[in-house]
Amino acid sequence: MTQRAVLLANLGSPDKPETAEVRRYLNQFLMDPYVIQLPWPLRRMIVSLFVLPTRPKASAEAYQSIWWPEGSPLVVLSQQLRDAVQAKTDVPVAMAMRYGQPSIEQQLLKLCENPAITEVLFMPMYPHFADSTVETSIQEARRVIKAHDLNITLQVVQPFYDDPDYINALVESASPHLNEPYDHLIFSYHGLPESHILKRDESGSHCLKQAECCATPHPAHATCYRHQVMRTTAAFAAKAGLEASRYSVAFQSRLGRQKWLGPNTEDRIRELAASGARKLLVICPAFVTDCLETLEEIQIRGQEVFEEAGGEQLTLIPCLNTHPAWVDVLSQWCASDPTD
Ligand SMILES: C=CC1=C(C)c2cc3[nH]c(cc4nc(cc5[nH]c(cc1n2)c(C)c5CCC(=O)O)C(CCC(=O)O)=C4C)c(C)c3C=C
Ligand SMILES: [Fe+2]
Ligand SMILES: [Fe+2]
Repeated sequence: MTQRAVLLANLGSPDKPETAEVRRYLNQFLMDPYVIQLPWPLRRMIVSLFVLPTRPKASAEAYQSIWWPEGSPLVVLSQQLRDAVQAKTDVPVAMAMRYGQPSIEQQLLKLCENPAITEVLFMPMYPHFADSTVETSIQEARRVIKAHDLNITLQVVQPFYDDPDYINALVESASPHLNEPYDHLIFSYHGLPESHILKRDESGSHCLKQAECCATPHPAHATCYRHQVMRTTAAFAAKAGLEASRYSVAFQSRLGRQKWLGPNTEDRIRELAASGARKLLVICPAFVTDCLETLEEIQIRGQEVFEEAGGEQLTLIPCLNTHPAWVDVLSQWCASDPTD
């Protein structure tokens, strides 16, 4: 008989908010060929010459501004989520990070110490597909299974960007903020270089090549991050009854000189302030757990940008984190067949 364990996988943080630890983390993260999609010599050169000399110090300062006594918010909240899901299911639940600790390798090996475990249900904690998040995590899990000759099958939960249970939980968790007065709601998704989307479109003629590509049905949407975030937005708006004029989509966290998805969140915040918005809401559905990109980039820097441009109050809607509706959804998925 199959005995299942569940592994929740998120991105990861440095061990400490200090320059040396952040440098080690950024090196591991950005040298991943799924993240900077260039041949190794070019990737090595860009990371060594343009990122590692300056970014670790600046990022360490950003991390210091959001760090908790218990550690990185992303890691602490992910651990709390694991504990909450574990309390609602009989199958063993573990939590791992793609970069840093606790690693996918360490957690898979720990789960497999129980010889009864024959199947691991792997849950990448990202609603939308991207090579730099979902694919790299799955490949790392497969690498570990092969390298250690683990006698388990890996089942993978697919991107859940329009899953009704996920959308319901997201709307429920956001509703206290939506019920307060506000001028505009930004759906701010983590950005992605356009090349990552183009590379995944096997037809070579759909994604980002046609007007309204994301609204036109196409097989490439199985891996199109832009299509999937548009679907999340539309499903959320329909469920929450949002008027089209009161919300918009933007993309944050750009890095480097490539062309990234737009519009840029910071530009959108300025535009909205200039057009008279005083109370702004921002929701970040690409993240299920609050992290540097929500707590520092949006809540702290976003507020500064909004105020400088004449706005008054920017409110970050917290991620799903350990919201009971989200914990219920995940604990139901623990017992589900991901191929259904
Ligand atoms: C080429 C660079 C990057 C791509 C592509 C990218 C995609 C991507 N990232 C997330 C989620 C997170 N990213 C986080 C931090 C972060 N991201 C990048 C770069 C790329 N991300 C960097 C360099 C960093 C580190 C911080 C910094 O120096 O700016 C985090 C937060 C981690 C934390 O510790 O809190 C998350 C989460 C997604 C969902 C995504 C593609 C869709
Ligand atoms: Fe990122
Ligand atoms: Fe598209």
